[in-house]
Amino acid sequence: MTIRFENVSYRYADGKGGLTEISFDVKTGELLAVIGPSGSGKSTLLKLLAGFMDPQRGHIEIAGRNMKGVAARDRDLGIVFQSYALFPHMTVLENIAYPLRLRNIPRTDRIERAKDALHDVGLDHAADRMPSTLSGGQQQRIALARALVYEPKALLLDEPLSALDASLRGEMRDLITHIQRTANIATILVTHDQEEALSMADRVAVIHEGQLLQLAAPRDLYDQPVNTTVASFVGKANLWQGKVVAAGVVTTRIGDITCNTADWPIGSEVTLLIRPEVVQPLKEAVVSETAENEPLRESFNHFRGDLVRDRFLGAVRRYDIAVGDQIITGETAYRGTISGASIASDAIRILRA
Ligand SMILES: Nc1ncnc2c1ncn2[C@@H]1O[C@H](COP(=O)(O)OP(=O)(O)OP(=O)(O)O)[C@@H](O)[C@H]1O
Repeated sequence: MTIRFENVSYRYADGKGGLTEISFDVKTGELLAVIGPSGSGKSTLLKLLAGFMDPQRGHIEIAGRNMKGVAARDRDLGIVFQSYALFPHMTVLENIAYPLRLRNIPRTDRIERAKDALHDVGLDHAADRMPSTLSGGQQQRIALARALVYEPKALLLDEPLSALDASLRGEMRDLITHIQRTANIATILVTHDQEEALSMADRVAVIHEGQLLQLAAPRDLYDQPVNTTVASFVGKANLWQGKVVAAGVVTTRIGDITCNTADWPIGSEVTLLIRPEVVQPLKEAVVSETAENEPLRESFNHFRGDLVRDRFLGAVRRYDIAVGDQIITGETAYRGTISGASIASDAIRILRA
């Protein structure tokens, strides 16, 4: 294990914010994303790891070494900040070589290694440029090269893409994960952007009010969130309160829903989690045809309702169907008239109420 948090707690002087009993490991070569709403404790976790402050309880290890009392500069961490933090008066190559200079690496050696690092981020041609003459994406690549040039034990990425525009962000996500994998380095990515976390990380830690709610692979986090807080923070979610009234049946405000209740005894108060992409639009033709002819398949739950909101998002359309006072949000590529929603029983997840 390269980064380890063991029962780490930190409380700020006013006794309010901080972190409570946080434990996790990040393996060599693994990328762990830490996500959570504003004020959840992400920066606090980062400051503890980087050595800007020490935990009051528990301990932090990097490459098997207890970090208690170890100064930030001696922690062997490469750090990339949202703001790039490049030195404006140094050329790109001097910027990248700087951590090697601090470590007294001979000049020819450090130029060689800085050039290699520059090559790895695809910017060989920019060696003699000043940072201010480069785009945001290019500056962030330089910051990444500088963070990795001295082969640190671990890499810390603090909101590395927030300052970039959306079109560049996707490209940079791929580049960062590629470089991180090639370097085979334990990495923590702190971000408020859940899509960034899901797409880049091997595992994702969700923190909320200073507590670690769940740590799981992106798909497991999305498909099996431990509670409604995680479900609504990671991706979009329809969350309905209900009660298991029979095997395979949960009663809700808008009637009985069929779903897999296998692990839930009759009488359990539950929350149903229905992701928008599993909500299928009920098309006008299907509704009338079905009403007159064959019954709809039982493995689906069908709701007729009014289309009350419709947003065109390009590849998909996000729509809200009102069924009584319950809103069902769905996503579809279908562009015709929608007169209701249809949800497969096996696409519904059950969470604790
Ligand atoms: N220096 C400080 N003194 C007192 N409380 C603080 C201090 N810094 C942060 N806090 C509190 O600790 C909690 C966690 O803050 P933190 O900055 O770690 O959250 P965050 O998840 O990084 O938020 P954001 O995404 O907005 O940066 C918050 O309640 C915050 O108000």
